[in-house]
Amino acid sequence: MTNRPLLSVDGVTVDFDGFKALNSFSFILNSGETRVVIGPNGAGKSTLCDTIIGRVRPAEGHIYFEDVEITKMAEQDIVRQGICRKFQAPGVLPELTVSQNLELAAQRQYQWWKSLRQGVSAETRTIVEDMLERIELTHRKNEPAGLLSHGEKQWLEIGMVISTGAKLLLLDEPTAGMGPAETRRTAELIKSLGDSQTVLVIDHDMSFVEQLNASVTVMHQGKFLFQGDIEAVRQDENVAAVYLGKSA
Ligand SMILES: Nc1ncnc2c1ncn2[C@@H]1O[C@H](COP(=O)(O)OP(=O)(O)OP(=O)(O)O)[C@@H](O)[C@H]1O
Repeated sequence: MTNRPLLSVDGVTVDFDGFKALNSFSFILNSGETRVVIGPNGAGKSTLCDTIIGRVRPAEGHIYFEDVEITKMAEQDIVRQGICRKFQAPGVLPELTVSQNLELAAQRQYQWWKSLRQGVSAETRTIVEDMLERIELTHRKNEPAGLLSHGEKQWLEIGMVISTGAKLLLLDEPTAGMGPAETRRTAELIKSLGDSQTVLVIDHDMSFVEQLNASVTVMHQGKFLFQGDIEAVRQDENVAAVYLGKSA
């Protein structure tokens, strides 16, 4: 981790007809860091992601990515800056093979028919082979992605997002619908990225958050509540009051 801010969210307020889903929310994400954002239902986690990627516009505040203000940038321009969000449902192309899905991502070529016609460069092939190993799908690389299990599709899509060269990866509940073994494997995969990749994860599953062993930001009612490691989060009385349903 470089301790250089990659993403700065500065006093952001999102107003839905008078309801503040984000209320002067600020936080900084350093380059190479993995951060988990937790908070009770309605805390504003998804709104935070939507605002970072330009889907929701803040009424107040500023968002900077590598010192460039992205607050009012169009969604596709924010993607071009290097922010990529992976949604809960896997977004792989089921008819194409696992390798072909990764090739498309690595070539940033979403008109897949063009990509298949033009062939794949040696450089792309290397990126794809490396990624197949990382996501442990080398043995299934020639199978249609539609035949993968739910967990394998999620790992493939995480691999695809990384292969696009995204500098910031936003993962919205990546373990939704997974059993304990797949959840563990997902945590291992994210941890294996180390400080080569900056990752922002939103998740409810505390055992997954624990396995990630990352810094945690707690939100409540659209506001920043607490930040620290999982042990500090567990011991904070304000967090216990709002998140774990205990009184402070
Ligand atoms: N488009 C919208 N219009 C009006 N209110 C909205 C809209 N989107 C979200 N909200 C409200 O904003 C609040 C924050 O929602 P958000 O989905 O960001 O919370 P969350 O922390 O992601 O919750 P969950 O864990 O349940 O997904 C909620 O009260 C929600 O009902």
